[in-house]
Amino acid sequence: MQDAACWPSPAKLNLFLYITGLRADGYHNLQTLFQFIDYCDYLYFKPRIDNQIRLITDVKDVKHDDNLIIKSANLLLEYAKKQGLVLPQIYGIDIAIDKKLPMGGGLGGGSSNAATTLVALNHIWQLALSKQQLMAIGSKLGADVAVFIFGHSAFAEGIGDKLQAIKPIENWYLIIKPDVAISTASIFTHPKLKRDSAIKNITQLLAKPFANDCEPVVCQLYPQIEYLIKLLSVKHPTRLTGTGSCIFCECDSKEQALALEQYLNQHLDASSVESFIAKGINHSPLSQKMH
Ligand SMILES: C[C@@](CO)(OP(=O)(O)O)[C@H](O)COP(=O)(O)OP(=O)(O)OC[C@H]1O[C@@H](n2ccc(N)nc2=O)[C@H](O)[C@@H]1O
Ligand SMILES: Nc1ncnc2c1ncn2[C@@H]1O[C@H](COP(=O)(O)OP(=O)(O)O)[C@@H](O)[C@H]1O
Repeated sequence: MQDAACWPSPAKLNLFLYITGLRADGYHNLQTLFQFIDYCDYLYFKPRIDNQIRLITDVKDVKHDDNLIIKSANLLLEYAKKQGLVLPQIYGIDIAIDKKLPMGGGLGGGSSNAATTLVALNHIWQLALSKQQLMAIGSKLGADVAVFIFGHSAFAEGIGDKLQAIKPIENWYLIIKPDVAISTASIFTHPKLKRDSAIKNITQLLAKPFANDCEPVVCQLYPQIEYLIKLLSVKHPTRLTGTGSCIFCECDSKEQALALEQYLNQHLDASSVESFIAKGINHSPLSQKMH
């Protein structure tokens, strides 16, 4: 899209994820460590004169009005109107997306797209809403939206929305996307999901090894993920991010990540599984654009 403003929409990893209980509203309390990676979707925004809000890129298997980009734009518009905020005369917008993040991969792509839309439109419409206000609006769209607006690696509690900035080592990661998309709700409603991890303080949690409580259920449901974790674990600790399907190896260097990727490709039909290498980043590229 020519002359359009470009905004990054990064992925996250859950470096650890523990489920500490089921809440009365059906959501789960978590203790998780979020880190961003330098692997992003890119969103493009261009004003249109008829004051419609349109996503002009097709996103596979997601209807226009169900897309979190459109939902978040409409929610922000509704909020601005309700609060009596002054909108520019031309507030219509065409949005395009260069989608790189695999969907249903536990990398938070949909939530990140929602967060980027809220932050970008707050800027374009000159609404001057604070980060906290945008996070509150974003939380209505999904538990993970808040951290992407927060914009810094974070230790999260509650449903993943009580955030404390933290600076984990900015490691390199080999990330593998098995050929399956996993719905978050399907894992959180599984009867065998471990929901009773002890609540720990952050010092205890940061003592390695890290783990993810969703992994046993995901491995039971998807043998190909269990196979990949076992295959890589021979060489290097390998874990699930979020509710999957992506798994990752935390590496000290890019070379180490490349060597693991080579090992993986030697043992697999390379076309059966996607992988990529990314660097951990504690300041999200979205927050860098906000300042
Ligand atoms: C598990 C995590 C970990 O970062 O990531 P993903 O694997 O989805 O990327 C997130 O908490 C996902 O956040 P998000 O994807 O925004 O979830 P939502 O749309 O709010 O919720 C989807 C469904 O997951 C369940 N859910 C979600 C979060 C939570 N703390 N407890 C839950 O029980 C609920 O059943 C809800 O209906
Ligand atoms: N802009 C979007 N990008 C990705 N997924 C979206 C988007 N809008 C809605 N969705 C829906 O959200 C689901 C979860 O996608 P995603 O956030 O990529 O995965 P995860 O929650 O595993 O990290 C998708 O399967 C899709 O139905």
